[in-house]
Amino acid sequence: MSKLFRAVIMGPPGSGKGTISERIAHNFGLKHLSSGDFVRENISAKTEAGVLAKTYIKKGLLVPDHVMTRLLLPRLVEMTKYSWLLDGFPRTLAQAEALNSACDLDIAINLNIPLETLKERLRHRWIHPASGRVYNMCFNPPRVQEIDDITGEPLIQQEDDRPEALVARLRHYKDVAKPVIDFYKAKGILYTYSDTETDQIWPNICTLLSTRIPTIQSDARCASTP
Ligand SMILES: Nc1ccn([C@@H]2O[C@H](COP(=O)(O)OP(=O)(O)OP(=O)(O)O)[C@@H](O)[C@H]2O)c(=O)n1
Ligand SMILES: Nc1nc2c(ncn2[C@@H]2O[C@H](COP(=O)(O)OP(=O)(O)O)[C@@H](O)[C@H]2O)c(=O)[nH]1
Repeated sequence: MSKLFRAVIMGPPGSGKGTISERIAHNFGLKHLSSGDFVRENISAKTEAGVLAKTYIKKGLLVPDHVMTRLLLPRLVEMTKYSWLLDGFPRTLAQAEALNSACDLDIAINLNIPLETLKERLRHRWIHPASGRVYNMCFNPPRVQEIDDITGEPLIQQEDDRPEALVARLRHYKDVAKPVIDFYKAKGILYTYSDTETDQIWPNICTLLSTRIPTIQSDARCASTP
């Protein structure tokens, strides 16, 4: 069996983590593990960690490290046979350290996108709340305006995607992400990508992964559309 591959993807809200993760999962056959989706599933299933997490999210706060870790690490244990890409976790140094004790990462992808670009993207972000599917009215619009392509259900815009809320979210992101970025830099596994367009970043990530996941050969996989 080929070696399993483990990666995390980091970046501020709107930096394209979800979009790029979908492309990586599709092109390289990794499991895309979204911590936001895990949180939402636990909230719906009313697990102990989910009930606790909800009290923080309702107030617009980050879920505390011990709750996030309790929620995430058991899911990774279920994934020991698979290669995966973790999106949205770790957000803090404590989460990065907990993950480090649970498994060895091959790479950490860090998306560095200008503030104006983030604001513009999130202004146009619409999501399907039940599945977490993400659209952008300019970049990847749904077939029918404000309607999910798969279920036909209505799309919504998140309160905290408003430009006024975004500045505070970004400031907070920078503060907590800096030590995580330094942690992965010190381990020699950090790959940072800076651009205003996902389609410019994607071929570079694809090239990196093609050299690191030897079972995948074709350059054709690096096309922008999944
Ligand atoms: N490591 C994490 C991951 C998620 N969350 C909580 O779960 C919510 C949903 O996570 P996600 O879908 O990643 O949402 P956003 O913060 O909206 O992320 P982004 O805009 O970057 O996609 C977050 O707002 C946060 O309250 C958290 O506290 N810690
Ligand atoms: N205009 C534009 N929008 C993009 C680009 N890449 C992603 N998006 C959109 O920007 C928003 C944020 O992307 P998302 O993947 O949700 O970012 P995340 O918050 O980091 O997970 C979504 O509405 C995407 O469809 C891009 O290169 N250009």
